[in-house]
Amino acid sequence: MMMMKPTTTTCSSSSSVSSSSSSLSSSSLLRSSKSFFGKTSSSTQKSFSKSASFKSFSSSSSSSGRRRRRRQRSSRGGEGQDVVVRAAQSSKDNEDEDDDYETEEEEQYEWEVGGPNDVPIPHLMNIYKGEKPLKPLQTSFCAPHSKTCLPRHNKTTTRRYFRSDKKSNVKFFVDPGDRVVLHSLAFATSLSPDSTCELPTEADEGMSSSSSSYENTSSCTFTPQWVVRAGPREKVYFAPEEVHAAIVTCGGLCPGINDVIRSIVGTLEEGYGVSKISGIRYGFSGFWEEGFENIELSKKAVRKAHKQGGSILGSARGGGDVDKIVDSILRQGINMLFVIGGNGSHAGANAISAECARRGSLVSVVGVPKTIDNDILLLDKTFGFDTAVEEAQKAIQAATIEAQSALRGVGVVKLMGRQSGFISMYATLASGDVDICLIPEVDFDVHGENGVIEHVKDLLDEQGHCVLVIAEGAGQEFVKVSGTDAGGNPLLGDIGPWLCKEIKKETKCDVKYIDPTYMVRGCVANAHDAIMCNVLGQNAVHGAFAGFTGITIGYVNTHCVYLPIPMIIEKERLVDPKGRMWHRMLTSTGQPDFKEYEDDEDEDASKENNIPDKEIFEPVR
Ligand SMILES: Nc1ncnc2c1ncn2[C@@H]1O[C@H](COP(=O)(O)OP(=O)(O)O)[C@@H](O)[C@H]1O
Ligand SMILES: O=P(O)(O)OC[C@H]1O[C@](O)(COP(=O)(O)O)[C@@H](O)[C@@H]1O
Repeated sequence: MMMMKPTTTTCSSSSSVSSSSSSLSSSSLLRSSKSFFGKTSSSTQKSFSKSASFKSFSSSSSSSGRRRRRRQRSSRGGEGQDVVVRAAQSSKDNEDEDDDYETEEEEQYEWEVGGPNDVPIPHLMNIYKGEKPLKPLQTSFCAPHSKTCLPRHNKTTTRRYFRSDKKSNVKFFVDPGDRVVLHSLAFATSLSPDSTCELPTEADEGMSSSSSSYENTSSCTFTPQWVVRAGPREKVYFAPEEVHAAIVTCGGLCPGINDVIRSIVGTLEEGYGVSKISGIRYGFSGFWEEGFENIELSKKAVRKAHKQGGSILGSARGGGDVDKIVDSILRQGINMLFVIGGNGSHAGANAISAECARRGSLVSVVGVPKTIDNDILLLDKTFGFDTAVEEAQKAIQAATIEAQSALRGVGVVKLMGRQSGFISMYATLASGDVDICLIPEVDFDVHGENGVIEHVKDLLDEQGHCVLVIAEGAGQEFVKVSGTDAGGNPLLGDIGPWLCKEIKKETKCDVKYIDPTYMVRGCVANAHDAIMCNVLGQNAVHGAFAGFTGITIGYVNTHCVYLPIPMIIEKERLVDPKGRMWHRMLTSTGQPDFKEYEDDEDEDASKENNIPDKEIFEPVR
C-alpha cells in the first residue's frame, strides 16, 4: 500500500465549484442527467420529479369477473436496452398460472420495464458512442453453489468465467427486469396520515373525518413506481482485467466509510477478479491537486480498515472541479468510480458521470450515500446514522445524570444535524430521558408564554430537573452567521451556548451543557451499520459491472436498489413535523408546541412545514 503523507494543500473553496465552467449545480445536474435516459423514460422522469405523489393511475381496480392475466415475458434483452417485461400482480401473488382464474379480491397492477411507472437508470449502452458495439459479457462473479466456479482461495489458478449451471436450479442472479416498489403505502383517503392526495373537495363536504370513507378515494389512487433491484447480474459490461476502479470519499466523516471501502475492494478483487483499484486522497481534490498520490488498494491492504473510524483515504469538502476531475479520470484510465459521500458528493458524482458521457468515455460512476444526518431522500436510512444515534446516547445519559443530581438541574445536549433533526429526534426517542427536543424543521419560541424557557420552568417545578436536546441547525434565527463551508454548506451559529445562557438568565437554575460534536461520528460503525455498509459496497460493485452510471444505491422498503442520482439530490430530506415519527417523539417527551400561531397563521405555518406539500425545488447547492 502506497501511502503519501497528508500534505498541507488546502481544499479549494466553494467558489471553485460554482465558478468552474463545468461545475454544475444540482438543478443543472438534473437537467443534464435527463439526457442519459432512453426514449422510454421521459414520462417517468416527469413522474419522479414529483416522486412524492402518485400522479397517474394505471392499476385496474378489483372487479368481479376480471380475468387474471397470465404472467408473460415478451422480449428480454440486456440492461440498458429497451426491455419489455410484463407482469401482473394479484393479491394472491403465488397462485399458479391459470388462464381462467377469477376472484373478487383480485387486484392488478400492470407495469413494464421502461413503462411510465418504471424509474429508469442510466446505462453505458445508452451513452457509448464508440465504433465497436458495447456487448454484454458473461460475469466472472461466482454464484455460491456454482459447480463451474473455482474455489475463492485458489489464487494460483486463472479464474474461469462463471457459466450459469442450468441443472443446479440455483436462483442467484438478479434479472434485468427485477424491480422494487418505491412507495409502500397506499392511502385510503386524503385524510390518511402522510397522504399526499388532494384534500376533500366541496363535493366531499359533510364527510366525517373519522369515517373510513372509500367514497373519497378518487384523489387517492395508487400507482406504484418501480425501481431497479440491486445485485449481481449474469451479464456484465466490463472484463475484470480491463477494470481500473477508483474510490473517493468526500464530505464530513461518517461511521462505516471504511467498511464500505473494504466491501467494494473485496468484491472487486475476490468477487470479480479485479486487480487495479486506486484510492483517491482527500475527496475530489485528490484527483487533481498537486501533492496527492493514489493509494493502491487490495483486499490485503483493507483487511483491518473497518476496525478504524474515519476514512483510510482521507475525506474533504471542496475540489469539485468536474473538468479537472474527469481529465484526471481519463488520464489514469479509470473506468469505474465509486463516490462515497452525501448530497454534495452525489451532485459531484452525477456531474462527473455526465461529463464522462459527454466525452463518450466508458466510465461507470456509482455513488454510495454517506451521512450521519440521514438527510437523503427516499432511502430507508443512510449508513452511519444508527451509530451516531447510539453514540449520542452517551452524551444524553451524562446530561441526565448531571441534571438529576443538581438542584434544579438542566442538562442541554447539542447534536449534529445541519438542516435535518433526524439524529436529535431518534436519539430522544431512544433515550427516554429527554424532556424537550428542538430541531431545524420545527420553529420554536424561546421566550414568552409558549416558549421553551416557560416549559423548562414547569418541568423544574414538577420533577426538579430537565433534559433538553437541540440539533445544531435548530433556532438559527437566534444566532445568525453568514458564509458557507468549502462544500457550499451554510455555516451555523452556535445555538447551544446561546440557549444555555438564556435559560440560565431566566431560571437561575444549574445548567450543564454537553456538546459531543464530532464524537458521534468519529467512531467505528456499530453492527447494524457495518452490515449495511457491507451490502452497499457489494451492490455498488455489481451496479458498476452491470454497466450503470450516474446511479446511487440504498435501501428502499428494506430492499437494496439502484436509483438515478438526481432523484435523491432534488432536495434534502427533512423530518416531517406532521409525520408520525415526530408525533411519536412528542408523545414520548410530552413537550408542547413552542410557537404560538394566530388562528389563520396556523394553517400557513403547518403548511410550510408539511414536506410532501412543499412545492419548492431546493437544489442542494
Ligand atoms: N454540483 C456539484 N458539482 C461538483 N461537485 C460538487 C457539487 N456539489 C458539491 N460538490 C462537491 O462535493 C463535495 C462534498 O459535498 P459536501 O456538501 O461538502 O458533503 P456531502 O457530500 O457530505 O454532502 C463538495 O465539497 C464539492 O466539492
Ligand atoms: O465540520 P464539518 O466536518 O464540515 O462537518 C459538520 C457537518 O457534517 C455532518 O456531520 C454531516 O454532514 P455531511 O453529510 O454533509 O458530510 C453534519 O451533521 C455537520 O453539520
